[in-house]
Amino acid sequence: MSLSEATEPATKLSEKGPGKRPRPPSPLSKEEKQAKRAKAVARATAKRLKKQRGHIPEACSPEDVRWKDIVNLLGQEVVDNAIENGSEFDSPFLFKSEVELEVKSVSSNGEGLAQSDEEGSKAWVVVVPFCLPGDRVKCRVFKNDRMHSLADFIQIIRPNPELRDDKRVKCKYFSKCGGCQYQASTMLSYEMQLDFKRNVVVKAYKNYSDLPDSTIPEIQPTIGSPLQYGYRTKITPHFQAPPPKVDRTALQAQVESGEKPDWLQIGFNIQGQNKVFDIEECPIATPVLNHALPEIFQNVVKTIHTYKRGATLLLRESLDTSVDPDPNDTSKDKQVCITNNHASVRERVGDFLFEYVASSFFQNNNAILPSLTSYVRESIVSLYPDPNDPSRPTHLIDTYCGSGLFAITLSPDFSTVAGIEISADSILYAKHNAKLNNIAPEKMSFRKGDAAEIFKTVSDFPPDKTVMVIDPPRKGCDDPFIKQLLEFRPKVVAYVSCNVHTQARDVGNILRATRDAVEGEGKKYVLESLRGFDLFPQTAHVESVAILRLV
Ligand SMILES: C[S@@+](CC[C@H](N)C(=O)[O-])C[C@H]1O[C@@H](n2cnc3c(N)ncnc32)[C@H](O)[C@@H]1O
Repeated sequence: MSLSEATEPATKLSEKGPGKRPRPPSPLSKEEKQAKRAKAVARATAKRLKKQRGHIPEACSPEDVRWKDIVNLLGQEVVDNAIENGSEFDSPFLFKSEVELEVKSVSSNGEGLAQSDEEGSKAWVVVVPFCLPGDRVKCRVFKNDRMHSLADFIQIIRPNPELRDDKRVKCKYFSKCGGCQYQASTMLSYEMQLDFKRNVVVKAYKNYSDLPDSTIPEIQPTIGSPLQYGYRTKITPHFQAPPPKVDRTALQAQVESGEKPDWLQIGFNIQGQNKVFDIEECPIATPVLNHALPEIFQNVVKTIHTYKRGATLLLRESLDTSVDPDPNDTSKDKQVCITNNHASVRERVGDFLFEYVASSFFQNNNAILPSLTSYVRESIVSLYPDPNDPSRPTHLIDTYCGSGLFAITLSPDFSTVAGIEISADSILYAKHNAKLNNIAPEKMSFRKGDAAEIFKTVSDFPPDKTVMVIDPPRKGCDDPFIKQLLEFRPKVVAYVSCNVHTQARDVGNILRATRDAVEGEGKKYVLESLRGFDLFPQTAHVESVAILRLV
């Protein structure tokens, strides 16, 4: 039932109802009435515009990414018309109404975009998690927004047999847990997940780079993870503190006897809610972490009476750091689970060893790291296949370097390497990792600071012999960084990103700046290649690698 259908009869009844007195004649003249009406229209328009402005999502945010997919599905003209006539917030669905819809596509965030197939229904999209194109889904609307509603998944009424195979679902919390943003994909064959993610890269460059199609290379197939389950080397389950009215002494007696209070849930958030539910396992986490979960959770139960606030647990898989590392011998490797935020974690990436403090950043899928780092390395080297080519880059700058992942794994191909990173802990470990991997101190230097500060310290790096790796957090690079990169002009830029939308924006800015500046003379950046890596199978995330070259 549409909102207007639901409200119209009520309005008519009250207007025509028995006992309704005729209105006294208005003391206002015709002109005054017109002016009053015009004012009311202006007020309503201002209110609507304020509401609209309040609904404009931040560029590149998940809401903005979803909005672009919604516009694409509805058609720009339909959206423009609705905005023009002010009907873009008039949802055909009541709050909490349960509806059955056809899923038309999947957004880059991994949610199904569904529509009503009823004849004459309003052009409107309902965003539903856990479903796939071609499914008929039942859902409950919980929020109405511009030209779309958000809904909770209830059930699949009619699956699309070509895409859905529920036997593939390995997680018993699937369709409840919000931990994986792209859980719909657990039902897809893995190749199809990779294809979905390639399409996310395609759409990101179309929507956010502002580059002509001719400057964007064919996006290569997404490289899959060797492990599609059991790959996550870090998980962070959480729990809430005891409710305020709980008798702590009674609680202590209860939990010390090993009994878990009913209100205590330790796990992840329910999809779309700020509410934790209990988990016994997480199939995308490594077996070592899953093995450690029961004891860690039991410790929380036994000490829950001591907590004033809720908390987040950290579980990281690590090589046993009580044993001296041997870079060349993996036979004595033993994996353990680390839960102390301040402890050192150790991992192998190909032939290299890395250590870092447990609470700091490190990529969470160890299985795919050798192919990711090799790909970045080979993409750069293959631009200069002749080792004697005098124009071959010799210097490497790793910006946002963390504990040195790219600086160290790419170092065999460069004579001089510098890295910069904002986290003091990560920089300490990057220096330590250079030693751990026997890299000569005069070859490699790391400094703590904002990424843009690197340009102050690399004045001796010849720009036309320098490769710059950029691997920023999700928000991408800031303007001062891009400005200085454009002044420095490294010969090659390898931009690695966990947010392909901000990457597309930044790459677009870099390419356009040099294209507009040279207009026929001088050098400009070109996008040599673009490819996604599936660091997070079963989720909507895709890591994207863009290689840029100054030509
Ligand atoms: C996506 S991680 C990449 C780290 C590293 N490249 C890796 O793969 O292990 C981004 C890193 O940027 C760092 N970071 C965030 N803002 C920064 C800034 N303004 N300048 C330098 N580093 C920053 C974070 O601490 C984090 O280590």
